[in-house]
Amino acid sequence: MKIAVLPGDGIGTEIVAEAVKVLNTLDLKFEMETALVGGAAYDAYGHPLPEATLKLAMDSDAVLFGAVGDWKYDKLDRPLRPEQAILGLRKNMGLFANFRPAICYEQLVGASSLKPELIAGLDILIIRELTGDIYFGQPRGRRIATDGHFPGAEEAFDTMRYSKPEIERIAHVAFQAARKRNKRLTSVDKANVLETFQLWKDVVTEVGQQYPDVALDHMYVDNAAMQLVKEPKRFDVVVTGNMFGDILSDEASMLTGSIGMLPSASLNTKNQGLYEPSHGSAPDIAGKGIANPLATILSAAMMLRFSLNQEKAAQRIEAAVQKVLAQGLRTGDIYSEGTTKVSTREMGDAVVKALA
Ligand SMILES: NC(=O)c1ccc[n+]([C@@H]2O[C@H](COP(=O)([O-])OP(=O)(O)OC[C@H]3O[C@@H](n4cnc5c(N)ncnc54)[C@H](O)[C@@H]3O)[C@@H](O)[C@H]2O)c1
Ligand SMILES: CC(C)[C@H](C(=O)O)[C@@H](O)C(=O)O
Ligand SMILES: [Mg+2]
Repeated sequence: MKIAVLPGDGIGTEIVAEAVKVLNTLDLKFEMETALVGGAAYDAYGHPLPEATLKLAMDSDAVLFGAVGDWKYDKLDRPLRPEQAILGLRKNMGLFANFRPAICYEQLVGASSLKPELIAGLDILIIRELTGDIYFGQPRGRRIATDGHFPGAEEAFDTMRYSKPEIERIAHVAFQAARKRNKRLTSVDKANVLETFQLWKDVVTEVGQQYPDVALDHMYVDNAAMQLVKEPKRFDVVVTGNMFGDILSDEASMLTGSIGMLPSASLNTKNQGLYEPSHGSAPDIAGKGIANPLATILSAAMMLRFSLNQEKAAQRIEAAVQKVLAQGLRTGDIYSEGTTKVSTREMGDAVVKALA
């Protein structure tokens, strides 16, 4: 079992170190190889996704990824920005299916900004299409407008697009996931305005005919954003496009108490996967040793489950995370009165201890 370890930038290095520590505690044999990615790789090699890093990722069974990005790279040409590394990995590895489970652990009901009764017992799964949409559509760029409201002015443009097969394959993933859960699927779109999402809705509806046991409904993204905070437990599985999924999953993270709790798995058709927390490199807290490593540790559990066929080990890690939360240990982002504030490293150590 070969794992490529790509810590990246900012808190990425801090949180991945804790996940690696947890993996090394299991009685499993992994080959782990670490490489630079993002701003760190740009600083060392002049590119955020060097050939060697991409090759290592492609040749591994799974990738454990931290986060990339820092404000100091924001003025670089886009192809050299750290974020291009994660986009390049997703594209080159064909990681089209992104699972972002938002689970509110019993112990963290008080950590959310929402009322406890709204989120107690919450368990929803956001499935985000990850290699299409406005993120990858061409053409894109800047130019001088020849029409529109201000001809002659500088303008910028991107292309939102999805092909039918792209929608079909993510729809199948979502229906199959719903089948294993509570058999409810909400497809989130903007079909009332956008052609791309009318096709999305039509195709998801068509695919749904093959899954009569799954109750499908459709919701516009603006309403979905509202319903997620009004009545989050109405959702079971949510499937949506790349950009809406990015936004809704950050919103959903607060239902779990903190963005530091939301893991993710990005899979291709070969069950190869990239596992990363849903959050970013958090430059505002990087280097302080206070970041929450649990989203990354839970991502490592997803890696064991989805790519390495180690369900038992995945469950062990998840149980250990619940145990440390039950012990009252909290990083700053999930801290509340009466609990014990711990550092990134202390949280990792506690999970290791709980595995024993
Ligand atoms: N997949 C990725 O690598 C990824 C994902 C999102 C953002 N980014 C990049 O990260 C950089 C920062 O972006 P941002 O500030 O918009 O988003 P962010 O997710 O990095 O941070 C948002 C807020 O959440 C907090 N936060 C995030 N993770 C946390 C954790 N584990 N524990 C405690 N608090 C945590 C941060 O301190 C910050 O206040 C940007 O360069 C962005 O492009 C990368
Ligand atoms: C860093 C960025 C490219 C990325 C995205 O938009 O997909 C991030 O926000 C995420 O959610 O993984
Ligand atoms: Mg995001």
